Amino acid sequence: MDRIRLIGGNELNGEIPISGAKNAALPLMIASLLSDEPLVLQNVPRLADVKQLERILENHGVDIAVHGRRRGELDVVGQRMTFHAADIVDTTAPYELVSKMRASFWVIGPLLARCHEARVSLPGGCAIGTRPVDLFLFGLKALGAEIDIDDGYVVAKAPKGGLVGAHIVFPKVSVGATHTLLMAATLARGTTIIENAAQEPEITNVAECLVAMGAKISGIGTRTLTIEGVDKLHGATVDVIPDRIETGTFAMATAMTGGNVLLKGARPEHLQSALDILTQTGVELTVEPEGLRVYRNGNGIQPVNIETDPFPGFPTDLQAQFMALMTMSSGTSHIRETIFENRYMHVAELARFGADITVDGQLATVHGKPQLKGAQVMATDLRASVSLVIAGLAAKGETIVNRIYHLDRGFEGLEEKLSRCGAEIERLAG
Ligand SMILES: CC(=O)N[C@H]1[C@@H](OP(=O)(O)OP(=O)(O)OC[C@H]2O[C@@H](n3ccc(=O)[nH]c3=O)[C@H](O)[C@@H]2O)O[C@H](CO)[C@@H](O)[C@@H]1O
Ligand SMILES: C=C(OP(=O)(O)O)C(=O)O
Repeated sequence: MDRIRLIGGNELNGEIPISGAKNAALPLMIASLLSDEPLVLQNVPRLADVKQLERILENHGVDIAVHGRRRGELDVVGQRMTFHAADIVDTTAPYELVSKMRASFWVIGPLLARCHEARVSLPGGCAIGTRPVDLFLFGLKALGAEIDIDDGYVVAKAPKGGLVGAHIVFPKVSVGATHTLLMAATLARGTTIIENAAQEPEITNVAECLVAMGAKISGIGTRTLTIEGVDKLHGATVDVIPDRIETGTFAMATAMTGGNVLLKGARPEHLQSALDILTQTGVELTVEPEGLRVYRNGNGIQPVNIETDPFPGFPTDLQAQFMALMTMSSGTSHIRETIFENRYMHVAELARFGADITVDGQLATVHGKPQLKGAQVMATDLRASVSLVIAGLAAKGETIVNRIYHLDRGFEGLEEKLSRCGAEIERLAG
């Protein structure tokens, strides 16, 4: 199994191109199931999760083509890809494929809307909590679907004539359930209103893609989405938005090591709450025409308290990275994780660097230290893994990060991007 070796202590200086967002690319790819015409996506990141979803979509009969791939050329990150679901040949999404990745479950929405039936294995994904699918089932039932759980599969059938528009009030904000119901409602008969919808920029990216495909959606970017069902969607060409989590991760890495990095193509408005917090830690952020500049001179890192929340709040997907930063702050910071009940698996690993962190339920207390020391660590989920890389970049001496396949799920060209900015980082094969 590949590992990453780092020698910490170097500042980061230079430019990092921000890749297309994993969490937007995946639902956009799934949206291709809604139409028998091609959907062209630009700026799709080269990631293990994208590859895995390609396998799932191909199993349903989607033809996939990659144009203009230029491996290794980081100035041209991302790929232009066509997804053509002329015929859906299979409405089952099997366990072997779906169990590896949470977002693959979301195919249930388009399959049900277009084919009136779907059989989808219960999902996998990062092990950060129980991650039930009750909100999806609640929403799909409201659209008239009959749902059974059989042998680990959700078996869903639309009423005769297809799904029917409904008024859905989610009791809790869910990104995945919002994506799924939004896609399903585009082909339902009549009007669907989704209240307490997630407002993440990735939802907006998907909603705008659906509109480009002929869907009728209003309230995009707000808590209430209204969808007038149409008979058919057509092809479109859509850009994947830049990855706000990758942006925040590199911003925190630069805050940790010191230095001056331009995050090219970043969209600051997609992570304003995290940027506000970073500013409070003592980092200078400047919005430039080409992206976001992050600068920290020799000043210390100020401790700041955060609480994770749905967008526009502080993203849970940046909590581990922020915790890594706080391990070297000049005081005590409190972090409250409110989205996932088991997203502190990096705490024990950060302790191997000498970090002083205690956890009590949702609350983590981080007592900052002037210096971390390199260590052998093991990543347990995607963002936890990258928090260990960040800690290793600033720690004294050698760090080995094991089990890095998690990183390949969500960070395109991580080692290249960091080493171009002066980090001593390499992948050890085997
Ligand atoms: C591929 C992708 O985009 N993944 C993101 C997505 O995950 P995902 O879509 O899985 O996250 P959700 O927003 O659905 O989860 C939020 C909370 O709702 C709960 N819940 C969700 C669905 C449900 O049916 N019942 C239920 O109780 C979850 O367990 C969790 O506690 O949003 C999360 C929250 O921003 C991010 O951390 C993930 O990176
Ligand atoms: C939790 C994540 O992914 P997933 O929902 O696919 O597990 C993530 O992107 O941080």
